[in-house]
Amino acid sequence: MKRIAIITSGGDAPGMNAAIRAIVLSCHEQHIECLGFYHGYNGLINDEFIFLTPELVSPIIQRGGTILKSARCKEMHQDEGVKQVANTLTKHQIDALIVIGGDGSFRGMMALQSDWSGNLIGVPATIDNDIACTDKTIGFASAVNTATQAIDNIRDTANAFERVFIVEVMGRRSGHIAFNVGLAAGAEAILSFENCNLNSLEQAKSHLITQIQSQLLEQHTGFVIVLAENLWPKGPHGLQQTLKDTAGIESAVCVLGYIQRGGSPCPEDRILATELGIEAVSAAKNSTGMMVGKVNGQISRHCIIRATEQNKPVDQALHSAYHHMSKLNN
Ligand SMILES: Nc1ncnc2c1ncn2[C@@H]1O[C@H](COP(=O)(O)OP(=O)(O)OP(=O)(O)O)[C@@H](O)[C@H]1O
Ligand SMILES: O=P(O)(O)OC[C@H]1O[C@](O)(CO)[C@@H](O)[C@@H]1O
Repeated sequence: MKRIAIITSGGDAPGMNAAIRAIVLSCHEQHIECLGFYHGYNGLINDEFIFLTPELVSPIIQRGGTILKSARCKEMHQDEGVKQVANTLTKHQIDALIVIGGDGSFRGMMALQSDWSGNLIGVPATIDNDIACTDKTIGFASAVNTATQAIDNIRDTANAFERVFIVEVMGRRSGHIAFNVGLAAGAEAILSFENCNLNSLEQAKSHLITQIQSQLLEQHTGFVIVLAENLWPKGPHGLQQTLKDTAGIESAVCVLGYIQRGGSPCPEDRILATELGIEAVSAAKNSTGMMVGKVNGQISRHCIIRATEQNKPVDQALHSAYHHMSKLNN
């Protein structure tokens, strides 16, 4: 293997730079050239790249975001876009493409199989942690740390005002962030896809109102609800209105939003990104259609189709701990 290409694609995640660094340094040691294409698949379509050198990547392990930039690329959903990407890879005599991103980015990568014969390797990086075959994705631990710290701050003002707060966290359509952050921040309630759906909204609402009324009355503290994005009709403001209309409960809304994607990666993400970056280079030499992951402490390779098709549920232990704590709070 002489040349690899790297892209970062989809939502950026803390630790993407650490993964780029590990890949480039591993390649350098093995005399493999690295081309970094900018803006996800757009850079491959527009032939926009940089030669990645050890000097360039050595100091980036602690930096959030991605030096290669990231993007979503609608052209990849069309055959023409896929062909353009394949042409660029062929033109530069690339032997393997390493995609650092989420499951959507991996689907895009697999679409290339019909037009390009190089090796395709995925490195899972998304704050959502919604990819199977790895216990954690790069960026998830940092996002959980950031959101937990933010809720710790909200907690102070919530307690001071004895106020109800609805804090919306990211996760697209999965509750890994909501459950981990909710538990770590001692949230009084967690509302996510795993414990609430369209059919059980009424039940969730009544339970929440009872909980809020008894706690505010008896304990004189704040009440923090962690709400998964895309769950409640009309979002956190919809829930705020529901609480007011149904029970006269006033609340404040805080959408943590993109704060969760930014910032320096925590040590856990830097280490995971480094381990997975090294493994990705090794996998790129002799395999294709694989994703690297870490399962039960072991670095491993998995069929990327399996990883993207499989659902990754929130750990049962987190559900149990939350239910246990909810009972103790009431
Ligand atoms: N089915 C698909 N076929 C071809 N390309 C795809 C497909 N799904 C996604 N892609 C490409 O991958 C890009 C990133 O996908 P997506 O927006 O789903 O983010 P992601 O990689 O899942 O990351 P995150 O969930 O963290 O934002 C898309 O903009 C598109 O270019
Ligand atoms: O940056 P965009 O396109 O607004 O995407 C936001 C989405 O990306 C993520 O941050 C990562 O997938 C999700 O949690 C969120 O729903």
